[in-house]
Amino acid sequence: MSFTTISVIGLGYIGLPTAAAFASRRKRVIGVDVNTHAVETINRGEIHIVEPELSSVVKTAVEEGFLRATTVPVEADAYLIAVPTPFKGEHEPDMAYVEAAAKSIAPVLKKGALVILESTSPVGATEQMAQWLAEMRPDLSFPQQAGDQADINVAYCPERVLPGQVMVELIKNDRVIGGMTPTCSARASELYNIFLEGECVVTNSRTAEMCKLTENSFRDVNIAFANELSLICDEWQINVWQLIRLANRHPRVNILQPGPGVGGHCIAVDPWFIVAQNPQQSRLIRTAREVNDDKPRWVIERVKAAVADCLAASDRRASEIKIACFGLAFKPNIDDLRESPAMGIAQSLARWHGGETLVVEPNVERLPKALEGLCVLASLEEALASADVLVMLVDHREFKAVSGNAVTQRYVVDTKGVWR
Ligand SMILES: NC(=O)C1=CN([C@@H]2O[C@H](COP(=O)(O)OP(=O)(O)OC[C@H]3O[C@@H](n4cnc5c(N)ncnc54)[C@H](O)[C@@H]3O)[C@@H](O)[C@H]2O)C=CC1
Ligand SMILES: CC(=O)N[C@@H]1[C@@H](OP(=O)(O)OP(=O)(O)OC[C@H]2O[C@@H](n3ccc(=O)[nH]c3=O)[C@H](O)[C@@H]2O)O[C@H](C(=O)O)[C@@H](O)[C@@H]1O
Repeated sequence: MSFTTISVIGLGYIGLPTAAAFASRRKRVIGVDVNTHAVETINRGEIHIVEPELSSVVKTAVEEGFLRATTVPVEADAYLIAVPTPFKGEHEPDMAYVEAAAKSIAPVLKKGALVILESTSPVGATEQMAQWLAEMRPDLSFPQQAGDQADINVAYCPERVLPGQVMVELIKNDRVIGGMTPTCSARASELYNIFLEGECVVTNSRTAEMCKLTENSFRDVNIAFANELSLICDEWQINVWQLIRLANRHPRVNILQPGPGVGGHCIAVDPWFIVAQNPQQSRLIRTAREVNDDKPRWVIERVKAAVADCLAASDRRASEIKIACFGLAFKPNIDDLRESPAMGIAQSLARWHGGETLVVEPNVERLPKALEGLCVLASLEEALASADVLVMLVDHREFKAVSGNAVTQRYVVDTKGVWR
C-alpha cells in the first residue's frame, strides 16, 4: 500500500521539519500538536521555532495545500510520533508524552497503517508503544502477536539531525530503521525514501533505540574526557586546547573540545536513559554525565578566585568590580538558551557578586527572564572596555573575531580557549 496521507504527531524541532520534508515531496501531510499556538502558526504558513531554511519550506507546503496542522488526530497511512522524551525524578525517562500520543492515534488507526516512533527513547519503548496501541484496538493485530502478518506495522526510527542544520541533515543523513518485524522495516524504509537521499539501514527496534542513545552517549563521554583534561591541565598550567590539537595529530586520536559544561536537550539527557535501565553496567556513561554536569561549578569557582585576586591586587571594594560573561547560548552561533550551562553560570555569578555582572550575547535582543534584574545586557565593545573579570562561555564567531591581543584584562576565565 502506498502512502497517500502521512500524519506527524508533535510539530516541534523534529516533527515540523519532517512534516515539511514529506509535504515538499507533494505528499498530503497532517501535522498534529496539542499546542494550539503551534497549530495556528503553521496553518498561517509560518513557524514557531527557529531553524534555518524551515520557514520557506513550510510556507510553500501550506500554500500549496500539502501541509495542514490540527489538534485532533485523523486517519492516515503512516504516523510518525515526535513528541518530547525528557527525564523525570532521578533521571528516569518520562514516556508520558509518547503514551499520550500513541493513545491519541489508536482510535483512528486503520488496517495497513504504519506507526513510527521517532522520539529518543529507552530500549523496549517501541514494544511498549505497540502494546498501548494493541490494548486500545483489540480489533486489530500488532507485530508482537501477529509478526509479519500484523494489521499494523510498528518501527523505531531515531532522528540524528544537528540543530541549525536540520533541513540538510534530515535529507542527507543515513537513517537507522528498527522495525518490529522485517515487514515493518521495509514499510518504514519505503516511507523515508520519499525524501531521503541518505541510506536506510535496517535493524530491529531495540538495536535502533540503543543506537540513538549510543550516539549521544559517545559524544558526551568524549566531551567529558576533554573537560576532565581541562581540569588536569589547569593544575599544571598547560594550555588544554594546544594539548588537544597536538594529541589529535595522532592518526587514531580525535578528542572533542572542553567547555563550560554540556547543554541542549539531548546530549545531557539521553545517556541517563542507558544509566536508568542498566545502572550496574553503565559506570563510564554515568561518570561522564557527572563530569560534564560538574563543569559549571568548577567554572564558577575559577571566576570567584579571579575576582578575589582582582580585589587583592587593588584597593577597590567588591561592589566596584565588574564581571562580564561572554555568551549565553547552549552552543556557538545560535540563539537557543534552553538547558545552557552558560545561563546557569551567569545567573549564579550575578547572584553571588556584589558588583555589576554584564552579559554579552550577540544572538538575543534582550535578557532572558531568568537574568532580568540580575545582569545587564552589554555590547561586546562595552564589556571589553569596562569589565575587570572576563568569563568566556560560548565561542560565538563575534568573540572569536576579537584578537587575544585586544583583551588587556589580567583576569580572564576562558572556558573555550578563545582568548587564552
Ligand atoms: N531537537 C533535536 O535536535 C532532536 C530531538 N530529538 C528527539 O525528538 C523528540 C522530539 O524533540 P523536539 O522536536 O526537539 O521536541 P519539541 O518540544 O520541539 O516538540 C515536541 C512537540 O510535541 C508536542 N506534543 C507533546 N505531546 C503531544 C501529544 N500528545 N500529541 C501531539 N503533540 C504533542 C509539543 O506540543 C511540541 O510541539 C524528543 O524525543 C527528542 O529527544 C532527536 C534528535 C534531535
Ligand atoms: C552525536 C551528536 O552529534 N548528536 C547531536 C546532538 O545535537 P546537539 O546540538 O545537542 O549537540 P552538540 O553540538 O554536540 O552540543 C551539545 C553540547 O555539547 C557541547 N560541546 C559540543 C562539542 C564539543 O566538542 N564540546 C562541547 O562542550 C556544546 O557546547 C553543547 O553545549 O544531539 C542531537 C539530538 O539527539 O537531539 C543529535 O540529533 C545531533 O546529531
